[in-house]
Amino acid sequence: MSRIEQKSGTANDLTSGEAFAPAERDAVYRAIATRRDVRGEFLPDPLCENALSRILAAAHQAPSVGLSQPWDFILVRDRETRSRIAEIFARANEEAAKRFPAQKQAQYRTLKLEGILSAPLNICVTSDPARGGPVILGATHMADTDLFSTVCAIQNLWLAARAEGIGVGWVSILHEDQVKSVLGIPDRIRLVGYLCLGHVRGFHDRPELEKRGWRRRDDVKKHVHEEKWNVQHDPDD
Ligand SMILES: Cc1cc2c(cc1C)N(C[C@H](O)[C@H](O)[C@H](O)COP(=O)(O)O)c1[nH]c(=O)[nH]c(=O)c1N2
Repeated sequence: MSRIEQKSGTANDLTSGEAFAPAERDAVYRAIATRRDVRGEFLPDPLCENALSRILAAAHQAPSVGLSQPWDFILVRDRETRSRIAEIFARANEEAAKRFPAQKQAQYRTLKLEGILSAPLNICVTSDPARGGPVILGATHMADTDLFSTVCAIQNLWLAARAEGIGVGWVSILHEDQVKSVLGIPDRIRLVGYLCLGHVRGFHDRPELEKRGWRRRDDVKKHVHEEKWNVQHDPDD
């Protein structure tokens, strides 16, 4: 093989560049459109271990800066451990409520924002900024790229779970240091996502926060701009 071929690969290294067949493409878009953040609809039934393996493999196929694969997935099944995390949530949630103005605060308190104990499985997703070595290709000028990579893994997990009929809820109303202490996570490792997973009674047909009048999903056009930043942001929104 010539030096140029080694660098660029040969045509027969490549898989097809054609679009998916319509039904396959529709399935991808369906997973994206019907994925929901699940909080109150979990069933207690344990997850199928094969499905869980597929979901974790999907997460692990995410893109990562310099192929650093900074993520780790801590499977938290033990009820006692989950109770300790639920207590951390309860304290943080009380603090969170107080940050909103009075009227919004009352509405905030009506929202269910976690399924830590009702879901049979929690997954704590961490990110190691040093995973790719002291200098990481692609991370030299943007410090948070390990976090971005780990979020890509979480999104893969979330979509794969939806395709498996498994709900995922992301809980971020937590003190990172307290969760790390419960799960034995070293200081230098970042907590990116604390996820609740389980089978569900059903998926909401649109974001629950929208259904409950907290906030609306924008039209995509509001977020797409030609050539230059052109954001028309309502200051009250
Ligand atoms: C980084 C991050 C952190 C959180 C969330 C999401 C993300 C991306 N979301 C879920 C969020 O509220 C939800 O995605 C939106 O309301 C949109 O709804 P669907 O995901 O489309 O159902 C979330 N939900 C919740 O009930 N408690 C939480 O602490 C969080 N935290």
